[in-house]
Amino acid sequence: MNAIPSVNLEDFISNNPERKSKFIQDIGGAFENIGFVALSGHFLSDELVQQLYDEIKKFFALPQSSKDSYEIQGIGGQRGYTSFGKEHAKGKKEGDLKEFWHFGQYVEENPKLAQEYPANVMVNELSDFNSVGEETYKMLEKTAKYVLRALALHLDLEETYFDEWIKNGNSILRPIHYPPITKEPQNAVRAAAHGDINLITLLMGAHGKGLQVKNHEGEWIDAIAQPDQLMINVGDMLSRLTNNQLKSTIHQVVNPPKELWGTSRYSIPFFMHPVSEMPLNCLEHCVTNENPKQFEDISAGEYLNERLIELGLVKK
Ligand SMILES: O=C(O)CCC(=O)C(=O)O
Ligand SMILES: [Fe+2]
Repeated sequence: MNAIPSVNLEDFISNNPERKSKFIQDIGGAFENIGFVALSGHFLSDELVQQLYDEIKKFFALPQSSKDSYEIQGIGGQRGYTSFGKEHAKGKKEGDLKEFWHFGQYVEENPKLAQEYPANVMVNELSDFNSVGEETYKMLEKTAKYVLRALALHLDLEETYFDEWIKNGNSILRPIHYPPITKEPQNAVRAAAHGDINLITLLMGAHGKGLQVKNHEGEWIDAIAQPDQLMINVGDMLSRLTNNQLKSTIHQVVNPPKELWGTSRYSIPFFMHPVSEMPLNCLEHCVTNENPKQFEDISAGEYLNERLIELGLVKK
């Protein structure tokens, strides 16, 4: 496969059974194959997207000392600011050429979880940054909930199978800034090849060149979305749960050609996580003679912690 298929979430939400089942078939097929899909008909308005870009550009343009004041020790970069070069892909020593911010869950009606998650960090310099981040988080979470409902049906589960696990889930909205490149990067890229940790990722900002996806032939193909589309991909948690029926595909963000070194890239992934108690044990009907069980039983919380250590964000 050399292109990323497109789907429209309005088909799933429509009360038209043919449109709904075609959506399920298309997204299920894409995720069993290339692991990526470009999705329109989501819940983000153009205005909200523009506001978020304006806010994050202003944030990353603040003096380094202001940004550093939002880098909180001891929480594995799970909220607030993570400085340039800190995160590296699994097995790689060079840090990625990026800095980023994390908005986390806005817990409702669950004091225990509100205690367990680190608090969101509030930016003082920008009056709209915090509220625009929160609104975007909620709209992406809502979009992801419907995508997971479609996948539940594709997997012959109850449509609402994931709902209880993602309510107040440990999801993260990560605006990323890849700054202009000023000198020849020694072996470092904007984002080295990796698979995402979580259930699914919804990515804003894949509209120019940069993001590449590895297909089954081992070739890197460009993943470019239309302005109204989010790029959505399967993460390792969903791949484990489905015994690799749904594919978490390796992807990367390459450095631009030298004439474009002077330009920043901004992208905004939303990593949809369940609550930590969700078991990621392979679903029974995904384990067959042809596809024997490939993964050990583990909970989402334990798995996340293992992976954050590999990324250099959490110390052992
Ligand atoms: O910047 C991008 O387009 C993708 C970033 C990404 O893959 C990630 O942060 O996991
Ligand atoms: Fe990724």
